[in-house]
Amino acid sequence: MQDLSSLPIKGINDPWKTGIKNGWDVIDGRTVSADRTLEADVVIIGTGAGGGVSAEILTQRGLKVILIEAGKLMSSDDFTLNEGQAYRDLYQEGAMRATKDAGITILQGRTVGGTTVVNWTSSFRTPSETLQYWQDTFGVENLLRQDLDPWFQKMEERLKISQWIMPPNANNDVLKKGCEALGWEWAVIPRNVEGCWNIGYCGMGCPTNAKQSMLVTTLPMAMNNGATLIHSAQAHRLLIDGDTVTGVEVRPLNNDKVPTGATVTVKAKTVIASGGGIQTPALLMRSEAPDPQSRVGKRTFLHPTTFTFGIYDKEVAPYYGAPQSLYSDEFVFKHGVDGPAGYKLEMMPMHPGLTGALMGGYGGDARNEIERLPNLASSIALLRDGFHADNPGGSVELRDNGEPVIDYPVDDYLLEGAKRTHLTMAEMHFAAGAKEIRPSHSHAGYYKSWKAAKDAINNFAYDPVITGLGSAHVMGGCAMGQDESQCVVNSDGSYKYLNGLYIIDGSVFPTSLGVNPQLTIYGMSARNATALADKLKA
Ligand SMILES: Cc1cc2nc3c(=O)[nH]c(=O)nc-3n(C[C@H](O)[C@H](O)[C@H](O)COP(=O)(O)OP(=O)(O)OC[C@H]3O[C@@H](n4cnc5c(N)ncnc54)[C@H](O)[C@@H]3O)c2cc1C
Repeated sequence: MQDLSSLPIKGINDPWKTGIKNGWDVIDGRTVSADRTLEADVVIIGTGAGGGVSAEILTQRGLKVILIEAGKLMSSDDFTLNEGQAYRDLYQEGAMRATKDAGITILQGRTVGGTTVVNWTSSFRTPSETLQYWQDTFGVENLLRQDLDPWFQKMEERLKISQWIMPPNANNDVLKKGCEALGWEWAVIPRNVEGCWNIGYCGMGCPTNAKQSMLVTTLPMAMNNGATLIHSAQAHRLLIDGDTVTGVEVRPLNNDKVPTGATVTVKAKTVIASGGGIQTPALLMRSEAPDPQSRVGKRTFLHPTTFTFGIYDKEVAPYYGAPQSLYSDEFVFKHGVDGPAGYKLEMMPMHPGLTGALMGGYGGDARNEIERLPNLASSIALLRDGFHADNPGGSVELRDNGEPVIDYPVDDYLLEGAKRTHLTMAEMHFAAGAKEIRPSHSHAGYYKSWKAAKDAINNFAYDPVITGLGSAHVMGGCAMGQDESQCVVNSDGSYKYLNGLYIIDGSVFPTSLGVNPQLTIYGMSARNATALADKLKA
């Protein structure tokens, strides 16, 4: 592997260093040791996709916004492309988050800019089938594709989203070769980048500021417009007076993510929860927010994702180049919207740490696996969860210390889908010229032909935990819709049972999407934050 520290990355303008020098109001929670009280028109909890978009729109309208972020402020000068450092500093639970029974590992961001700082830049509009299902099943209002398309267009322009014009890296080329050989559809992924260096380390924070994450787009604009950011500070609970929210109690955190002991009280008539799936429901639960049907935290979805590794004669170098540039929707809605589980096919970048974790093995075996990394291609299949009565998703619970954990039973519906994904991906790798493949199943070895792989997959027991599943897409937990037996948020983002509380992030989805979530969150957040600004300015 090339020594990336030799790349001339230094010397790029770090917008946060410049902004702070020019007077941006940034409070580092690690330095807060005495109680204090602040006031704003709107307080936004979380600075990811939903929080960033909302902050820009509300400050553009002259509203005073305070942003609260549990993670640290890290920016381009801090992004060293070092996996260990990135997982520790930029991810929830140091990238060790998993469901309660450890059946699904979960990658999710925790830093200023949220998960948009570490994501892989794939940007898709929500499928119309999904939005129609939300309207028909949950009573979501005015959110069909014709309603959202103008908002998608606005955010595509804002975040420089366009189809990736560089040739795919060898990892993504496998998808193209396999799909073409088998007659399956494939297409180029639109990405939110400007002047991308094609380095391939998006998951560790973009050192060149090419990725148009919230860190370099909406948040700097909000700061220029007079927002205050308190980072390294967790919103512990909402302040509630009767049926109205009045602010937030915030706990500054030290470098070890432990409360410093001080309390920051932020008073505001409007509170936006943008902590993302798992965290936003947890905040509501810690706050004992009214929830008459006990629906907060329920219907949390993950796009449970299977992997299949292929070994190729030629070097693949799955750690270099745009992580995801091609996809196939051949199987997403093949059996209808609410039939057997559909899945989107993509490739995933593989760096040594992640590879070690996913490949497993001990001693010499682990070493042999990692030595083959340069020749490895890794396909993934994202299962659409939440579209069938047998697949209600997971529930967020609070641990004794108030931190969340998600109980997500891997049910038979998903396991049946997982088996089909392994068959599909094994066939695709061999059609692309793989010499051996290995599916993400504890009982799997390497198979040297499509027939051997098919026989093995057809004979595995598909059970939880031994079926290897991961997720980088946490959605739901505060479902949106008119159906009060399932949903707690109205289609404009307002919480049904508290005045002044809005939920603007991926937690409002009543199912998963069938596409990577960021553009759906950007578009819906822009729509709902604009309507909220209109209301507050009226
Ligand atoms: C490795 C990886 C790759 C991905 N790649 C893609 C991709 O290519 N395309 C795509 O569409 N999606 C991708 N995603 C997912 C996408 O980035 C997320 O779905 C999206 O950012 C979620 O937005 P959000 O607003 O719901 O929350 P987030 O962006 O997760 O932001 C929530 C923020 O709120 C903070 N927070 C939470 N609770 C509190 C609290 N109580 N107090 C203070 N702060 C709090 C968190 O620390 C976090 O920073 C990827 C995700 C990962 C992990």
